[in-house]
Amino acid sequence: MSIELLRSHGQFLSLSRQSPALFTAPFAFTLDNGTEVEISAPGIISFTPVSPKGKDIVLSSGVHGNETAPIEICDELVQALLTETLTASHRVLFLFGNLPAMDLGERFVEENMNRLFSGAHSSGPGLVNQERVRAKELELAVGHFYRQGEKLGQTYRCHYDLHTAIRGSKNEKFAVYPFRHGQPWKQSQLQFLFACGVNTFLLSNSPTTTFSYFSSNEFGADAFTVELGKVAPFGQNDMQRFQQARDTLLALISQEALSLPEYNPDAVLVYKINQIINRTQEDFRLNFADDAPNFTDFPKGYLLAEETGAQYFAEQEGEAIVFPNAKVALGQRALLTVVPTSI
Ligand SMILES: O=C(O)CCC(=O)N[C@@H](CCC(=O)O)C(=O)O
Ligand SMILES: [Zn+2]
Repeated sequence: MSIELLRSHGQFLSLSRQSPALFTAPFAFTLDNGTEVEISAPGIISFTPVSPKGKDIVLSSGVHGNETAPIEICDELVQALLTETLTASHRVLFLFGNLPAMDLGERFVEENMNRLFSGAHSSGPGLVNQERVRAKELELAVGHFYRQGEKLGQTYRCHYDLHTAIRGSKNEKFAVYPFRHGQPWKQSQLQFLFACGVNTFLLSNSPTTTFSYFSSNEFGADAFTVELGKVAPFGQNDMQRFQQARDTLLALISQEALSLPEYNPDAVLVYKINQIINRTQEDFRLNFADDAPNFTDFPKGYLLAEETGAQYFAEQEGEAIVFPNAKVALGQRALLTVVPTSI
């Protein structure tokens, strides 16, 4: 691998996608500013400054291959760090999740990677496809990064798993706060994400096999699935709409102490998950328009979805839909319903 090529152009993501064989053996090198760069596999790169200032930050993107805007943001940040136009104050690990799915412009190749964490990759049929192998590799990379940080005396862990949604959304930017097993929801995290442009939060009420729940549950990280907008092909995102998120992530990495706008609870919407509706039959169908945006709400008693043997109704007045997808694999989540709450 020509380290000079990486340092001069910063093309880590494109090399990872085009020539993954370059990165099959882990390697490390040091930038002129003293930052240690570690590459453990294609699409997995970390930066450790000379005197890291306490935060161990994980930024993942492309866990779904067609959710391109977050990939483009992270690619730009990695390029800036490699070419030293940006210097990290904190340790940061970038994970570009599903590289083959990015090449196809698809959500996944064989299986939804964001249902394969917390060991789900190895259950059932085991490591039978590249998504399962990769989910395990990503878990190991997160564990290695946080454990190394602990040895360096790092005191704080966070993980923002960056996505874009399939549908439009009444609240364009929103985040899923993974189940915290009774620990308090952190207002400081809502404040940080609000600075990224996220004004809507879904509080999870149960463990899941998503990436953000994995880092939260196994490493005590402040972790979120962050939906920054709507899916679009590479090069077709209106990056203006992502500017606030990009600038805030850049500040998180580079500023020793981040100064955030004051938290205004009146400016955020908080929902709790009311129903998790799984598709169990081939004939599962949703009873609302294909283009109904996320957070469309329905009257109590409205039939939201049905399949042989089951009908699913809005249980509360104003119950709203999130992530509806009738085409998920059997047994997987086809719809979340949410109702307003507060923290
Ligand atoms: O828009 C959609 O239907 C899916 C967008 C997406 O990928 N969302 C994540 C949310 C994960 C979570 O609940 O934390 C997913 O479905 O994996
Ligand atoms: Zn996604």
